[in-house]
Amino acid sequence: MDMNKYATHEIADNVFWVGAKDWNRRLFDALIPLPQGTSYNAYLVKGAEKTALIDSVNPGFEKELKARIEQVGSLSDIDYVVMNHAEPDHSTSIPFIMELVPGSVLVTTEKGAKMAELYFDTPRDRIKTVKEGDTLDLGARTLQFIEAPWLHWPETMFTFLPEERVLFSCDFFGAHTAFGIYEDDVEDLSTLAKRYFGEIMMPFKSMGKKGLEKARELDPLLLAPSHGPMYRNPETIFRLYDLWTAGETKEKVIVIYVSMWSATENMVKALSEILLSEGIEVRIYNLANADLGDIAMDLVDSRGIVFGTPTVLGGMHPLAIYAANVFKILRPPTRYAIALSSYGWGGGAIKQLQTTLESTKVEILGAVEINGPAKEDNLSLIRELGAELAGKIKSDS
Ligand SMILES: Cc1cc2nc3c(=O)[nH]c(=O)nc-3n(C[C@H](O)[C@H](O)[C@H](O)COP(=O)(O)O)c2cc1C
Repeated sequence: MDMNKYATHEIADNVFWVGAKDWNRRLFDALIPLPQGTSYNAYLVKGAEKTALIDSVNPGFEKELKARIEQVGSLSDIDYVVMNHAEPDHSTSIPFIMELVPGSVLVTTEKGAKMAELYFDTPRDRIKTVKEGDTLDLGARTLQFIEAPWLHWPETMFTFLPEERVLFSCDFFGAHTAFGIYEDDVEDLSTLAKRYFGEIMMPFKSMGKKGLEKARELDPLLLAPSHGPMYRNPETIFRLYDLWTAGETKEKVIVIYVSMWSATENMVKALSEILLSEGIEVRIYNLANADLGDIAMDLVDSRGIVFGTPTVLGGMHPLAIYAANVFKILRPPTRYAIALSSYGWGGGAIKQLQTTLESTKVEILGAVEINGPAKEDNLSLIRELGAELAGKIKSDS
């Protein structure tokens, strides 16, 4: 028995935050750095007759979840466990709770049901599938389900509590931070939310647009995502999502490069200085020490990108291969690219980069591959390219 006293929060009448905070987590999906840890938000909704748990917590926090639920109610009162999304950070404690509460039923989409069977062997007779517009009466409290496919997996849905106008939007509108309860508690929340959007939602911008419309139509008083603080003024994050889901870009260029002996770095710097002197916002990341979350964040609204990589064993430097693939799969709205490279004898990095970017929408304005360190005439060419990129960036909107 866990004797600790845990914090819980009544976020609306008879609606409680019972999730967990992972203060020390520093990596998500074995990929994404988490400077402020993260939270796994789970919510208990108590109706006059029935009680529902909405989402759960990451493996390792099951006992905390149980203890928090017991502080605001009784575990045995849980009738429904709503799974908005099957990813393990929200769903892994669901079988744990369902085993403790034998009569409880899992509520999810049809696709979610298949995943529950696949990932944690939930028997079909303990699953209730719901679709767009379905409701579940808890007695004086109703749960309404909204399909939100690809936000973040195909089975994802939102859950709405119309009586209190609370929208449980799961990963959508989330942010990785363990800090705070509500939006005003976290100083740099818009930055963290943008990082999260870039990492998780950017590949699904058109679905995001639809999800945003649905969320806005519900006119929630409280937006309760599954990571990060809740929004008492949802319009603040809605307005940011308006820009991000529309792929609105700024007069901004992200420069990502790697360089072993500074030849490529000097090329990248020459070009960046031109962009800066043209008044373009520039974000430079050396892949040897860059934070992938920062790169994802700046890809959300950069109109241009500069890739810099030397040739290593006939192709791109491995860090540049990694970054170019991340760029490709995140599907940012970036329109223009320039590729810069130095090589020692045969080259090959630029060709590989061009092949990698072929299936993206980005237009490569120029690719410069130089034997050895750049000389003045090479640098002049690079500066000209930089001026061309600046011109394109400024003439687009
Ligand atoms: C491990 C290693 C592998 C390399 N492989 C190639 C290669 O396959 N082809 C080539 O033309 N140059 C190759 N080079 C030479 C570099 O591309 C060259 O030194 C370049 O100027 C380095 O640019 P940087 O200073 O930006 O790292 C290699 C260099 C190193 C250190």
